[in-house]
Amino acid sequence: MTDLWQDAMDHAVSAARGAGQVVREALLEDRMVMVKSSSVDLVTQTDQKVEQLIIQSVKEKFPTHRFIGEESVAAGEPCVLSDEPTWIIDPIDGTTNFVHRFPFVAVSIGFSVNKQVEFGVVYSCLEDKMFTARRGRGSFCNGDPLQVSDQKAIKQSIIATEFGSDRDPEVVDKIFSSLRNILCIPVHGIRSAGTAAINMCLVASGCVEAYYEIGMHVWDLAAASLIVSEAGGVLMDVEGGPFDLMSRRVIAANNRTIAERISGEIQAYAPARDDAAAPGADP
Ligand SMILES: O=P(O)(O)O[C@H]1[C@H](O)[C@@H](O)[C@H](O)[C@H](O)[C@@H]1O
Ligand SMILES: [Mg+2]
Ligand SMILES: [Mg+2]
Repeated sequence: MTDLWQDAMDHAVSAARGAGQVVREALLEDRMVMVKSSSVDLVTQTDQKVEQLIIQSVKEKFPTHRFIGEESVAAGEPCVLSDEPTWIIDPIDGTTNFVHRFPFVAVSIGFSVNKQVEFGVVYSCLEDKMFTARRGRGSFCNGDPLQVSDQKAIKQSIIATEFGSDRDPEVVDKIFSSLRNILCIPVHGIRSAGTAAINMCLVASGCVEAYYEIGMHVWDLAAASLIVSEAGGVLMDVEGGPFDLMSRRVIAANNRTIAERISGEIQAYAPARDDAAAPGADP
């Protein structure tokens, strides 16, 4: 049976590969760093350039499609997840890594229709790993199928998380409280790749059992959420409810038992939703 979105997915893979080349070249040059919401929320000209390159190339081929792009939203574009075909783009996931040459940086392109992710592409540019998933057709890394870990015991698990860019002491206290609870289960270890998308691809690859975070955005999660679920993993809200792409909260795990155990240890809070400012959004 022909796949309605195969053409778009092929385009996403080639756009991500091209973007990755731009990112790699930029790493050899001086990177001018600017800030967004705070002094630790970084952006560079490469983030902006790569996002525009991807959006322009998509517009030429799919002129009616919509976009949610990290840097476009930062520049004032609305962040609306409608039923229309929508490209959800993080041009550089791991900008802080990119600025410091910490070697985990990804280009993330998700594609949704009717608010459901149809395909996801995460290109880990420095590792040259192309993670892909098509809904109902599995997840792959450089063409090889991915499968989450079969580990059932959280005490024999590695858990990934991030510290985000919110330095409000109350939020930091909650982050540390959750981390302390999970570390003391005890688990084998805690890891941070510095990018949500790569952390989630590590879950899909079976290298870590779970990843959780509060505060990242839909562009960090859209592509990788499908890569996790198509590799056999589960997605959950940090309080145990259903995963919501726009809520800025996620647990991605190899199985439900481990996801639920993590949710029981997290001190949850609710940052402003990605669609908070959208017309008709819930307050
Ligand atoms: O802003 P970029 O695209 O680099 O993405 C974010 C990461 O993906 C988060 O997990 C992470 O916690 C950070 O908030 C980081 O900013
Ligand atoms: Mg990101
Ligand atoms: Mg980014």
